[in-house]
Amino acid sequence: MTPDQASGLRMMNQPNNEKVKVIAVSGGKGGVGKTSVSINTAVALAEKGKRVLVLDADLGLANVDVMLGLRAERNLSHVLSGDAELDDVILRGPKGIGIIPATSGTQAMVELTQAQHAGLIRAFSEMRTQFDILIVDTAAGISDMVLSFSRASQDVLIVVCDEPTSITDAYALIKILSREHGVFRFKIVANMVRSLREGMELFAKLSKVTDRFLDVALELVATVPFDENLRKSVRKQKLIVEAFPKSPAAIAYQGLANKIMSWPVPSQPGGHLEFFVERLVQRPDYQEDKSGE
Ligand SMILES: Nc1ncnc2c1ncn2[C@@H]1O[C@H](COP(=O)(O)OP(=O)(O)OP(=O)(O)O)[C@@H](O)[C@H]1O
Repeated sequence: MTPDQASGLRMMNQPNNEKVKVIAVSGGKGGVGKTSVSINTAVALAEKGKRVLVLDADLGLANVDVMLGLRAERNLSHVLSGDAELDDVILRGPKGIGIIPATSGTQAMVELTQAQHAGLIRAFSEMRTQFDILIVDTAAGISDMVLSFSRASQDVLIVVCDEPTSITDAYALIKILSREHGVFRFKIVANMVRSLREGMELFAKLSKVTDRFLDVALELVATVPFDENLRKSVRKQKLIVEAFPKSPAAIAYQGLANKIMSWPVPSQPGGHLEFFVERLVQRPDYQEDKSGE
């Protein structure tokens, strides 16, 4: 570990009452509703008084800022290159949620230089006093970035919908996270379902296959109905929780926000944020360094 990295980690290890929860939203398959879940739940949490930061790690598409009609001049890559402070790239969304646009620069996170790693650690360490919850909206697929964001998070939400490829892709993601990355607990969001029953059936389909082949624990944490108002609100570049707060999907996002608030607060000082950043920037050479400590 370089002196810069060590000082970044020391900053994070200072006593602090802030306990930041870090939640990754993944799904395996594209288009299952990860961004909708991330951003609507973030705003629902903000409405309940939480300070929420969303990391848009859905590379290339920059979904979150497009969905909100925000224009990102700079993104996480500028922070990593030292051309901007994290504070400068954070966009402000509805109800004051913060959004970090992360485009191509983040794609190479595993190949960052040591100085960039140090910058990232320092940047995130500053965030812990400003936010209570970090939601990481990951990309589709099972790229290294999706895996590293998921394994670094405290809770992993997997969004699925009733399509065979959604179940198989979610299964593939759960399999690789459990077998190769030590993640064994998954919180499932059944999205675009026609009824609560359909949501439970979808969960049962996924559980059946994971129970058979994997040693993991799945929990159904939300059933989000298919809701036309979601598309209508996207067209207006508004969020459904704002534009149609009483519609079925909005109520489901609000319910998920309530659940998230009931999940245990991380016990370590600074909450899960420091663990998140440490794991995110971990490379084999750094792991060797740590084992010698
Ligand atoms: N519950 C829902 N009811 C109706 N439409 C939905 C629902 N959830 C998501 N959608 C729609 O599905 C589309 C894909 O949603 P979204 O962009 O959130 O998915 P994603 O998983 O983030 O996609 P990608 O993998 O491309 O980033 C959007 O048009 C969105 O409005």
